[in-house]
Amino acid sequence: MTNRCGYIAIVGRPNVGKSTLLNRLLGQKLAITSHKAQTTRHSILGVKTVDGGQMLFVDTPGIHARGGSALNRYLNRTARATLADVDLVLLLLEAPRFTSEDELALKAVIAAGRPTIAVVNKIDLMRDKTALLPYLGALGRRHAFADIVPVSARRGDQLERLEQLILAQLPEADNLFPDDQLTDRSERFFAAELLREQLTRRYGEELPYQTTVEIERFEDQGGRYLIHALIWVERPGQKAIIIGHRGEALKAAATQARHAMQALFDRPVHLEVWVKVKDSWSSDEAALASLGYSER
Ligand SMILES: Nc1nc2c(ncn2[C@@H]2O[C@H](COP(=O)(O)OP(=O)(O)OP(=O)(O)O)[C@@H](O)[C@H]2O)c(=O)[nH]1
Repeated sequence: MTNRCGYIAIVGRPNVGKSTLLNRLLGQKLAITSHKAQTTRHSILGVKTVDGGQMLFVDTPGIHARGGSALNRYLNRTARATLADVDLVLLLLEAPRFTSEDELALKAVIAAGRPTIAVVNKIDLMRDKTALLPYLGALGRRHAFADIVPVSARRGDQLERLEQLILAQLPEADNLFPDDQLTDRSERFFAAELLREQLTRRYGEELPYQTTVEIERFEDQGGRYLIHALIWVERPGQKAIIIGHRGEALKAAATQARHAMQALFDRPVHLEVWVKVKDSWSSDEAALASLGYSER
């Protein structure tokens, strides 16, 4: 039987469901390893091993960065270089819309010139399924996609079919990773992401995009993880919002993040979180480093 293995980038405008799709495709049981893969061309977010091969989902730098113009981000150079270098692109769209941002994402995809599957997400929201056909037809006229697949990332509809279509587009090759490896990102990276996810959910637009999460300490203490996280904001007012009245807001966010970490790492987690204000001068990387992360 042929084995296939290759790199896949997921692109699409904000909020179209990229993270949901990636999480669904990778499944819930993320057994994270912190070992960096040796010879990969890309920064890998997720590895999915199936009968018949391995799908390597890669990060597309610039495409998820917050802030700035979304339109420019699609066209930035790093993102373009990544797209041009993968084996397959998934262009995520949301039925039945096609916005100007979708148009830009499509342009970036066409410029990259790689085989592309159009994945039409959120079909569960469409009451009138007959409206889907003309939408898919119109998409087919916009570009010669390798396939066009309607899915619901949230409900998992049609994802098995999507997986088969993805695999069929990948080159014949041996698997690059051991079958049980799911990512080359560190647990530290995921700890920061899970906390940032809680902040985004809780504070939404109130949260300035300059807010960053740093993991300053990550220790395995005999099966339990001790994690110290710093949330960096730009102004004291933002610190007050994040902390909330008597610290309730931050406590709630940290508790949720800790539960998510425990589920992901499959072990108890002790999480401590501090919020720190950095002056505008310290947005300069060098200055930030010289500040040190130990004082609080
Ligand atoms: N109804 C429905 N909602 C979905 C589906 N897929 C994703 N969503 C929702 O759409 C919203 C955005 O999903 P994300 O996965 O965060 O989208 P994203 O493209 O990663 O967003 P950015 O990080 O902003 O680029 C979330 O509220 C999801 O729950 C779907 O198939 N059906």
